[in-house]
Amino acid sequence: MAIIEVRDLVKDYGSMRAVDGISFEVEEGEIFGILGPNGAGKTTTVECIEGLRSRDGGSVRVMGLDPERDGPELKQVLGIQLQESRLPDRIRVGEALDLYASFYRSPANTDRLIEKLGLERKRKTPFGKLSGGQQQRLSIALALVGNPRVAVLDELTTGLDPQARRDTWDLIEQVRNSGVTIILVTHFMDEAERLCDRIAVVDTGKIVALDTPAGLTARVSEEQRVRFRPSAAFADALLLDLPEVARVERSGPHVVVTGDGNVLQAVASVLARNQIVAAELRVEQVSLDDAFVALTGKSLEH
Ligand SMILES: Nc1ncnc2c1ncn2[C@@H]1O[C@H](COP(=O)(O)OP(=O)(O)OP(=O)(O)O)[C@@H](O)[C@H]1O
Repeated sequence: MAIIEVRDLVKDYGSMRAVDGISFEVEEGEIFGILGPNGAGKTTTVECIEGLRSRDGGSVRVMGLDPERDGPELKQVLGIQLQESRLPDRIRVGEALDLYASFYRSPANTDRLIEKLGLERKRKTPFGKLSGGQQQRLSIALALVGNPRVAVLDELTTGLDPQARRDTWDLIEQVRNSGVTIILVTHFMDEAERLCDRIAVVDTGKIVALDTPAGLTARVSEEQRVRFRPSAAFADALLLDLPEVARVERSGPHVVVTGDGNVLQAVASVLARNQIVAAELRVEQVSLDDAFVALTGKSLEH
């Protein structure tokens, strides 16, 4: 059953259309990813779901509630982890949780939440003295303190070290296993691949693909990528003229050729005909990263 329904959502900032007709449904119990480069419209989309921004077109329903009309009701079922949420430096972990808990009709047991998030020994620690990972865990705890049915997590692991990121991922899986539906906004491919049941790939205010991580990769898995170091210079057109070849990129001394069919054989034979030796020749696997580049023409690296 869909717990969130977004139809033809539009949001303008002045003359700039930040969200341009986005539609999707989130099923109860899933982790739904919204993945895209900076400025794609991800945060604006979730802010319209959260009722933090008014939309300029389309409709949004969360458990049948309209965020613009039913704000107070929505707040009782929706947990929000804001991007870079900052608390006053001197507020203690326990105080912050008790304060947030007071906003809800049936809040979670804060002791159990503190334990679940591994913050037992930090209850009396001021926010300003927590590590980045601990601050992040507290912000997740604050998103969960109202016992929400849906949690929206924006840029969950930005700025965390690799271990803290993995711990946070484990935590999010536990949250989902406890029955909370999660919308996860991210521009990290590995995070989306690891956590999400389905991913909406967003670019310039539109969804360019919506599928499981495996489904997204499969879209481009017909593609093959061949990487080599040529023994002599040559023009890209030599390879682009081959029907099997879609793209030719240069990466330092290496040439990376992407295409379908038997790219390897086609490239090798045209190079041989031109007396070029392909050293360090490798055929590479397609990843979600590649799927993203194929779908948007952009890399998520920035
Ligand atoms: N309050 C605002 N006023 C004007 N323009 C805005 C405002 N908020 C966002 N924008 C613009 O709208 C576009 C979409 O921004 P949004 O924050 O939704 O993207 P995003 O995909 O979440 O990016 P990021 O990963 O950087 O958070 C961007 O071009 C951004 O500059």
